[in-house]
Amino acid sequence: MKGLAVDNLAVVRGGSPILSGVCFEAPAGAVTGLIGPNGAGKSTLLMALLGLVPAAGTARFAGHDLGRMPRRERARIAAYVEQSASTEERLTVRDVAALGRIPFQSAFAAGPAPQDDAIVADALAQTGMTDFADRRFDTLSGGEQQRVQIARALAQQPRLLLLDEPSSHLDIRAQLQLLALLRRRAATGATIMLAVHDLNLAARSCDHLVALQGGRVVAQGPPARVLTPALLLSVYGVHARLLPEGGGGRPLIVYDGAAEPFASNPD
Ligand SMILES: Nc1ncnc2c1ncn2[C@@H]1O[C@H](COP(=O)(O)OP(=O)(O)OP(=O)(O)O)[C@@H](O)[C@H]1O
Repeated sequence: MKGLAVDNLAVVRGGSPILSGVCFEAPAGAVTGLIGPNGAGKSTLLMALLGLVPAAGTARFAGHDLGRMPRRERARIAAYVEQSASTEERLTVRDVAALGRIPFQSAFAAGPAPQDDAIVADALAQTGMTDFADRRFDTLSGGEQQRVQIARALAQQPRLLLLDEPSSHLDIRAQLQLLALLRRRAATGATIMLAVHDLNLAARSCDHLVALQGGRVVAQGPPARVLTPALLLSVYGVHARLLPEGGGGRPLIVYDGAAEPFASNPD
């Protein structure tokens, strides 16, 4: 099954090239991890895929050029979880999750369709947020807010789900639960792509990795092929060993240290 196909994507911001010649595929029915050091261009890439920043090149999904689709139409097939989304208004958790149903609601309808309530309830249940449904969103902890934003994206029932470091505020159990949830979504045929810093989490949970460095794709493929000591040194500037303990042919990384002190950034 075809998923997301990105061809020659390029972004310039503030007069500087941020992404150049980015080409990769994220297969349908799989979880693809987007990895790379701070500033490599992961967030910019996820936004560029959806036309949220001006970009050259194409990102094709389900017969559409995503960046050139009307926003509402695109939101019916693709959902995006931002790195740190905040809502200004005093919405409840249920209200925030229900924002995911807006692309499907008619401008002439009096309110949400009956099935929307069930879809939102299911999204909250899947992220373990049912008991928080009536709480105000802005009273939640960082990890709880992150789970609600994931619930909002799930409520869109997207065929393409893009997430920017969705586990950055989650405790280890919630991280593993989230990756298991994403794997279940992928098993239904969805295309999932997430930016992720924890390379062992990526190795364990992703089927496919795309590695960015300085705005360019430097490696892509299964975790065992991408996560090599040579790549970890050249891309991240760290000395590391790969152990077979990850299970199922997936590597487990042991870090031996940074090649340079903080002052020198390898990227
Ligand atoms: N509006 C902008 N103007 C100029 N430079 C920008 C702009 N937005 C982002 N950048 C630069 O683009 C580069 C890529 O940023 P981006 O946020 O995509 O990286 P990232 O890989 O997501 O990083 P991190 O892991 O730290 O979240 C960085 O060097 C950043 O400073």
